Amino acid sequence: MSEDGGREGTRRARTPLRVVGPEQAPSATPTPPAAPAAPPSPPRTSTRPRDDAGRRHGHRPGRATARIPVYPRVPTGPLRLPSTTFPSRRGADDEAATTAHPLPRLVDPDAPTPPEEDVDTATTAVVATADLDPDDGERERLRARAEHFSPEDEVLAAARERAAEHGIVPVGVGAAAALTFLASAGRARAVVEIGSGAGVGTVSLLRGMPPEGLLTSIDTEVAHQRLARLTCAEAGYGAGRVRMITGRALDVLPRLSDAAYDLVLVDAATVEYPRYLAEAVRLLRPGGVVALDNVCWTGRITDPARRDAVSAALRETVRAVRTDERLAPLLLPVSDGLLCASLLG
Ligand SMILES: C[S@@+](CC[C@H](N)C(=O)[O-])C[C@H]1O[C@@H](n2cnc3c(N)ncnc32)[C@H](O)[C@@H]1O
Repeated sequence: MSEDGGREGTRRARTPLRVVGPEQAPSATPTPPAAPAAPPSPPRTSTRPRDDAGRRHGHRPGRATARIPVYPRVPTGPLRLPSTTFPSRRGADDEAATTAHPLPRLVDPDAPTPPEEDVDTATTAVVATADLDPDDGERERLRARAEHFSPEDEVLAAARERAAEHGIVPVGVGAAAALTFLASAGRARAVVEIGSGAGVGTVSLLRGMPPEGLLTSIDTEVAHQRLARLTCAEAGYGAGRVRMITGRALDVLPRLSDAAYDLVLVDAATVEYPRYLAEAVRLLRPGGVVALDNVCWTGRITDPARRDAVSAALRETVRAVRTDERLAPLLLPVSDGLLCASLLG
């Protein structure tokens, strides 16, 4: 399995894609031949330093007609949390899977702000936790309660089982609740999901969206989108609510309309996260929100010894969100870290 847990999609969409916007009727299959791309909107400017775009996660290449690939089950690491446990979101070959804290720790509000030019130190200040005070245990307990504060139903439980059977790592329980909340609070009518997976994120988003809302979900794997559709159907959402587009996110996203979406969930190839972020910001209308799942990657981005592509992409993403003056950033310490940002203006 790949460095980032076998979640990278390497297969390209074989059907040409057309320019698509949330106002258009959904299609349950790859789209017909392309219309000319919409002219790019003028670039938004920032006076503060920004990072270059980057990338993420992996999945195996496959064909549209291939069987659903079976991956090793995701291991659950030992936990230090006193009262409850969470499934790990890492891939089976991730050596960090054996470490003792599969969840990112809470931010120390008293931590000094590090120099911005030091990416690792800056990132560490965001998610790090070193030397927390004696109330550390209480914070961890709060965190554990928050993770399961909104219990899940059988639909999502069944989707999680299917995800495990097929080696897909769905959004965590706390992140799923946060997505429903964000979609509802923002009355998100037009939503993009990067990484359909088994549909846990898809249904969590749909549950917060108004009835007329349309969710566009992108994944390289037809087999995964089949699972996501099943999860949607079991939750009562028909094809009219979800437009599944099969293809590489970085091929599909440029064909979606500028400033036309209320919410973008990023949960696909980790190494592509910085580029997903740039695309998401382009897609959002003012006030819209981007949510990037797994940004803490179980603590590895705070470990300066980790110099791999996934860790580097995540650090770059966190830094980009923090330093982009167009964005109001928020790191939610749920699941494996849900990094959110709303587009100002
Ligand atoms: C972590 S899973 C998504 C889980 C999903 N959000 C859920 O909650 O069930 C990542 C998904 O991204 C897909 N993927 C990986 N690389 C991709 C890429 N470059 N473009 C689009 N999808 C990709 C994988 O096939 C996989 O289904």
